[in-house]
Amino acid sequence: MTSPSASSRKALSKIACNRLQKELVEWQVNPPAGFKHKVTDNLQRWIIEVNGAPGTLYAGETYQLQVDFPEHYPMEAPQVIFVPPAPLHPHIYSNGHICLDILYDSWSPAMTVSSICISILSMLSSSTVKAVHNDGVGILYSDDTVSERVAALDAEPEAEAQANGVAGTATEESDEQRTQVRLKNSEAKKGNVEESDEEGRFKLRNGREVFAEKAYLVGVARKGESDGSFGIEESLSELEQLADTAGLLVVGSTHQKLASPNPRTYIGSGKVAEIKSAIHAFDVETVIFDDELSPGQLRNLEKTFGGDVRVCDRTALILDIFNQRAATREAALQVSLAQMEYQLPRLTRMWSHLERQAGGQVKGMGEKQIEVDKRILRDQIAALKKEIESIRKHRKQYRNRRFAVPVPVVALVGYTNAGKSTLLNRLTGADVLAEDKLFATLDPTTRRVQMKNGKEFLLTDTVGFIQKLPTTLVAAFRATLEEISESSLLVHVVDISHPLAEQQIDAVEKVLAELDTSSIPKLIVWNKVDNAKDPEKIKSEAKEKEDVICISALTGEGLDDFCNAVQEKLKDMMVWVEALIPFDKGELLSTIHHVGLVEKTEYVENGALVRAHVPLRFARLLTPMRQTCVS
Ligand SMILES: Nc1nc2c(ncn2[C@@H]2O[C@H](COP(=O)(O)OP(=O)(O)OP(=O)(O)O)[C@@H](O)[C@H]2O)c(=O)[nH]1
Ligand SMILES: [Mg+2]
Repeated sequence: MTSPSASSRKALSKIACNRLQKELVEWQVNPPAGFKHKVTDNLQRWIIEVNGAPGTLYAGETYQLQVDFPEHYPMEAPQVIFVPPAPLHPHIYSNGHICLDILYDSWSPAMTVSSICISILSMLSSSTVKAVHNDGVGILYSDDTVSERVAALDAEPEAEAQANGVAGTATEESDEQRTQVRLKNSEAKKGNVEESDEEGRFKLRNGREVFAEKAYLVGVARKGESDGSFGIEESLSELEQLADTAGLLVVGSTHQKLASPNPRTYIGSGKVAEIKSAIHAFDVETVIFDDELSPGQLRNLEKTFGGDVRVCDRTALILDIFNQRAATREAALQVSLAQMEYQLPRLTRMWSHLERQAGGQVKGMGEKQIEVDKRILRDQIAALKKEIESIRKHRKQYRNRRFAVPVPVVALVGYTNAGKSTLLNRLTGADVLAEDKLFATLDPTTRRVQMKNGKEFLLTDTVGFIQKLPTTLVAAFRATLEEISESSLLVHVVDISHPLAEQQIDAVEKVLAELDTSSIPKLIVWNKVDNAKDPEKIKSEAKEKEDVICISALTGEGLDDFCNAVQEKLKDMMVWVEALIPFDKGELLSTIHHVGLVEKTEYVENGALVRAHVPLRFARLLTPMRQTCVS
């Protein structure tokens, strides 16, 4: 017996699979309370364990929630099937499974599986389970196996490649056109191609194995734009790192020199044809452009490359990584906002299936639906902005409270992977994730640094920057980036061992200028000196420069110098006070010792007479006592 929905699930599109894959990672990184992710048998079905909520289910029992996806997901809602443990509850179970359609009422394409599951949880705990099917719809059958569907999914591109008979034609004639088609991991793939190819495509992401899509990279160098910024080779190699971080398998890349991009396809028609043959030769599933494409260019390229090939740009890739990595509610909201704003002008593609189904006859049908979707998206964007705003206010209150204790705040900024989190961890014993991946950190973390001389300051780790950083992302992360613009001192961490350190510095300076931070003092830290080709040369260069400190966050070298330099910089921002602190305000005296630089303390009849440099904000607190000062 076959499930009524099995045939439609077979046709689940690549886009849907991609989205599911992303959601899956998001789910694993940030599971809502009460849910435990159990098995992902393939991209089309998730099984999630829910612990029984008292009152509605048997408390303490573990239930499974299975989410099955229809052909046109995310346009159509998934079926949510509830699998109870034995013994069955007589009221709500049928054949051992139930299907809930209660969520269909509020379905919108932008909903994620996590949000569906969260609504189910709240539904279960509020005893509103009403829409239970026991007529067979959505019920699982024993022969509805996973392997069948996996085979069905993979069959299509293979058949197409064979039909075109173009395998292996892409590498020829490519030199002239500055093409660098290369098969990655070619050593491993020689010989036992089929088997090792498939095996090599499972990658570990956030502790889980995910299937890596084959990606092909495309870059454009603008004629006359070799002004010391990132060269096309370097930019593409960074794009490759981004693709790897996103869990893709890069199989080749190409680039072209153009005076100005083609308005229809961004690249020239010869290059389009060349990429097309590479797609067939390497079974490419995703083509990634190094620059932001217009919605029209995206559509035209997808049409030319064929329905199954996904085309995306650097911005979409970065958004994808952020989406996978967002570990807190605030980061997830900010990423969702950036993604929705990016999607809004690009919605057209999602509805093209409506037109295809109708043989292209009812064009208006898809268009109307696009308008509806755009409205839904705009509403969601507005709601998200509201929620982010409330978090922002909350964060601000928290910052204000922090300011009440006048410990200076030092913000670490810098290019992604420069070593900011490693430095924070080293100085504060924090355990912020630091790894050799781009965008390891999305949320600011603040920790107290206690220096050897008893002084302290707060150190904030922030999201890393990158060249060609999407403006939508900078705008969406404004709430987080406020941490930077409200700090007392910026520490710009540079990976000095990186061959493109100079260019990375420029890219960071560009974003900092956008954030209007020119009035905040800055200290530059050359990190990873242990990794530099000639560490001694780097160190002596740093000595000659003002405001540059050379360190290795990994080995701890130079950290004392770093703390001293921070203290010196902070001192520049302090004011000189002489104040008589009454004996009953003893806590003020110890705060002065913590945050300021005390020159002299003298105990007199009615208090302690202190002469010190203190932060301006704190000096204001001392004003009444300064008036009584006898100097
Ligand atoms: N050799 C060497 N490696 C370092 C040093 N500092 C950091 N690293 C390595 O560089 C990689 C990136 O470090 P992170 O601390 O995650 O960098 P980050 O600036 O926080 O990166 P994002 O959060 O992605 O912006 C990790 O693999 C670190 O171990 C250093 O001083 N020397
Ligand atoms: Mg980090």
